[in-house]
Amino acid sequence: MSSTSATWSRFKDTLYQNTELGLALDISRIPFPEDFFAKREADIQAAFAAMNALEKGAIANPDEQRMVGHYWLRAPQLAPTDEIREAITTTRAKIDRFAHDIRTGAKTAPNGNPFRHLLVIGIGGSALGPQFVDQALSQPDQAPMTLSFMDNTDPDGIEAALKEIDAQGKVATTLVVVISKSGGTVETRNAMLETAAYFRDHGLDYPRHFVAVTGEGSQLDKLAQDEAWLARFPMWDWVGGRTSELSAVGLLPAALRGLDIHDMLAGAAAMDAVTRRPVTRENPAALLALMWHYETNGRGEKDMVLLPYKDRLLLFSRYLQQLVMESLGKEFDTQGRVVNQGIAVYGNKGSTDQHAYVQQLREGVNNFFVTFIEVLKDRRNLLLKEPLEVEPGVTSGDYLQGFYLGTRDALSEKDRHSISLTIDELTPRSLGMLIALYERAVGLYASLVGINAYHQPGVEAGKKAATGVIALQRRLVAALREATAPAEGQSAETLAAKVEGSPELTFKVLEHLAANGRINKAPRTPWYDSRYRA
Ligand SMILES: O=P(O)(O)OC[C@H]1O[C@](O)(CO)[C@@H](O)[C@@H]1O
Repeated sequence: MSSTSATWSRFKDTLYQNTELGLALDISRIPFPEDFFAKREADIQAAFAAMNALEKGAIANPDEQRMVGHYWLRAPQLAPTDEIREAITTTRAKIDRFAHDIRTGAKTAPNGNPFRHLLVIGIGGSALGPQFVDQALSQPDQAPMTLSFMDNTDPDGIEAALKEIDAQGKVATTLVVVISKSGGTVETRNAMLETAAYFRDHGLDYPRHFVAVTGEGSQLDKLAQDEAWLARFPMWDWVGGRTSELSAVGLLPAALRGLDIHDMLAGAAAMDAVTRRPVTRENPAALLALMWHYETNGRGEKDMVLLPYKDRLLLFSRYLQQLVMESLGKEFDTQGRVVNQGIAVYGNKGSTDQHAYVQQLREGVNNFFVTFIEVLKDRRNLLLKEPLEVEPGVTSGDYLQGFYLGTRDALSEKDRHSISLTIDELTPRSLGMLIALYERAVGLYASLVGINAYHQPGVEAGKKAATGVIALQRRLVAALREATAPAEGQSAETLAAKVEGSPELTFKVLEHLAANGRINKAPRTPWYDSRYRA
């Protein structure tokens, strides 16, 4: 099905458009049958009702006995208690004041110069939102604060970020924002500790450069308090990491960079007002959730491919990957039945992907549906003296749109389904709208398939196992240092038996320690028969 009079007529019949929001949702290339909405109406009404209860402060995350309040962040007047309302508004005011003071130089680095670089340390929901928003909204010359991120415990990554700051000669004027809701995430702690050590090596009083965004009373909060860090901003238990972009997690870095956080909040609030309405055909979040349900059969049978035709939205798919997959990827439904739910999300940007995986999308396994994001306004600035026509009457932006429409048709011809989301332009307001739209679509979809979107029990298993590996390493190093340890070294199997660890994990840990010069290794063939000593 490429563009024909039949597709035009379906386009007109199914189009959602909102002039005030500057947004349109085209679901005409999802071949749902005529009675689809009628059949799903009771379910979506139940989802609206659950969302309504959630917004009123119900315990929407029963496992953790928590309210779910990211919608209040942009409409504090809707928060269920005075205390929450007050917390949101005072934090926003504090962010405004702090960002203003830093940006104007009213608050300086300890050397008396204005802060000129911002390093954000966090992971998952405490990094993806700030990264996504900054890439979408900042200008390459976003003066006066440059920005970098650390979002892992990879020593190479940590060093790369520190070297970049060093290369710019900005260590003494770097402000470090450490973000962790729980305040105990090891990757974040490690990056923070390495950064603090780096500041100390430079003779700098690091607490006067460091700011914490974290839950009150968390390990990070206590540390920041004990060491008298420059500032502390709260994270609340009723905001989930993956829906925290419009809390201090996202607002503080954005404000420090000079992005318009109030427009972002206003965009999200406007989208919330529209998507709160329990009228399916007039609710773009409900339409999205229902399209996902149709495409995946309510069981994640197809993947969601995000194709924004806008370089600045490159990180949208990574941001949505966490939002969608951590929310929907669940073993059990709310009744405790095994359902193994989820929708896999991946993507990058068009038309770059035309030259990468679109080949498979058109001709390979048909196990996905695409969401195209179209931005009507081509550019924010004009660097050239005159707008350029790359061919008579044609601009680069015309080509970008041509590739979007061409790819959509090429996929439709081969029965590859797609949704198109069109926004007038990419601004703080429209970005806030996109964030709010997807947050609600995920919540509604979770209700449709009967799962809790607001917990993430699955991520704990890997964290616990990692702690076990570190404990095994400690036992191994102790065993290697024993006075009775044979001088010629010991095999992984022998050591595993001594420390009561799995031979495979023991072998992997020993190899890592040896590769980093922390123990000695006498190589043997086969590899796993090598001998290790302290
Ligand atoms: O903000 P925190 O507590 O450091 O957590 C970071 C991320 O880790 C997770 O808990 C998953 O491991 C995410 O849900 C969260 O966004």
